Amino acid sequence: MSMSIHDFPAYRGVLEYVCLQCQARYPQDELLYTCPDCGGVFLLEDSRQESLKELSGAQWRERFDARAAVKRRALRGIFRFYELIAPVLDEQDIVYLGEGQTPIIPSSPALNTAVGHTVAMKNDGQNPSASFKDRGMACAFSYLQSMARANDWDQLLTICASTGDTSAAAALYAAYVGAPLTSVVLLPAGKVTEQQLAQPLGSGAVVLEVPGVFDDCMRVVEYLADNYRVALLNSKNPWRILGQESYAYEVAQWYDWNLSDKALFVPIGNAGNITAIMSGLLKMHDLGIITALPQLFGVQTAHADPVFQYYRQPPESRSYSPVEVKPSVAQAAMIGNPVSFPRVRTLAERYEQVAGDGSFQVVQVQEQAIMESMLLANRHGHIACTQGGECLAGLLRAKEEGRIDHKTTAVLDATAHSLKFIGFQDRYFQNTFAPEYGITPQAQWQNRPETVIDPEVKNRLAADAFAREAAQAVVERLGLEGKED
Ligand SMILES: N[C@@H](CCOP(=O)(O)O)C(=O)O
Repeated sequence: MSMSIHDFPAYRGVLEYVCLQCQARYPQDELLYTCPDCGGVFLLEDSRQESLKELSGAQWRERFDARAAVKRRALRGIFRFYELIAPVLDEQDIVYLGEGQTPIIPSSPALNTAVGHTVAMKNDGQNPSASFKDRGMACAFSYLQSMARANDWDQLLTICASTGDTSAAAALYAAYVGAPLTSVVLLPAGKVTEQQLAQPLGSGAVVLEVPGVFDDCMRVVEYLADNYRVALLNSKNPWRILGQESYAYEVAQWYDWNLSDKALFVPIGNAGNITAIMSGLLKMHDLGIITALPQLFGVQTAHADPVFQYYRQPPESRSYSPVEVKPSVAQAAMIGNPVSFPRVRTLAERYEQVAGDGSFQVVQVQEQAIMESMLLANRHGHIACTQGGECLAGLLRAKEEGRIDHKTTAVLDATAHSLKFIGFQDRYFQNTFAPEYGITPQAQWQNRPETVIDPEVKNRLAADAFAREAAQAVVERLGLEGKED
């Protein structure tokens, strides 16, 4: 019987963990995070990927476009691109909570004018736990579910370190999948927003707080993953990377597979997302699905900028050092030693080989610019979080430095929903930032609620009189004119 586009894909690949340091390869049927030989990080590669070239780029594009209409649950989200992501999973193991297929919203003409560039935002805050991490978790949990089924495990503890988005996503997916998977998250005490702390608590995860910053938590979970039987859910886990490649596939599909006139901006924290996006773009290019790679910009705050510091050095003498982080409104990216740095280095080299020098760059932005870029975007109808603001600030910086072609459309990664980071907006409006942030609120961005009528006055008035008096106060405040007869 011939296959229809509505069927679950027949192709099965052979995924292998490939160590980026010593090139050792390991089969996919083990939970591995660091190379047992040399401690390097992994990417997962499909050793049958060449066989995907039996279809032309045009045929793949056609297939993925047709699949957009498919109602099959497992193919509605990131696994629309099944053959490119994890073509070893069975349909029954695929976890789908509505992740992926997030919209790209072109900016209003007013915002384009204010920025001096054509801008669009991909709203990854519209994922189920309100950040891009859900893309990675959908893949990682599908894999874990397949492993638990194949091995008949009766218990598996998942663990992650987090600045707040990863933990929210991990806890949500674990709560959905249920036994044998349970969720434990390690958070830097006091350095996760109220909303993000509420997320894993609400999903029923065990929430453990550690003094210090994210990097301290990461060291603890890396130790646990190396020495105990736990499933690490940070992006060090290469299954997360595969899931997050879907971002690149979706951007390409949104623009009809033509990215020649696009520049993508992505914040860099633990560097998993920029890794995934680069890897996804390279994969599509290798298969002829896209014929031109876009310019790719990583963005880092000056308060946590180890990747920027690496790339600002001359290519022949670059050396990498972790940095000590300072408080940042881009709190999700407040990371001094990104676990995926070696992946970035490897993939950026490949990227530049294909797309030319300068096709991958990292820009550095200031805290003040991040805050005000977020406010600017949101005042024009976006739902950008501080990391989305960081991307817009990155575009402004790239323009100032003459690094971007003015004819491109800048596609900014709005990584999480603005409401997760709304406390930073409050601090800006109320001028309550601690001095270490280095942010001085400017009057033009302020917005505060105004009292219409004193509660005591309201208490003294009958309902009708109150409505008239309050309305009168509104009329005066707004300078309203009455309707003509
Ligand atoms: N910002 C991240 C930091 C961890 O990143 P990951 O992608 O490696 O899990 C978070 O939300 O915790």
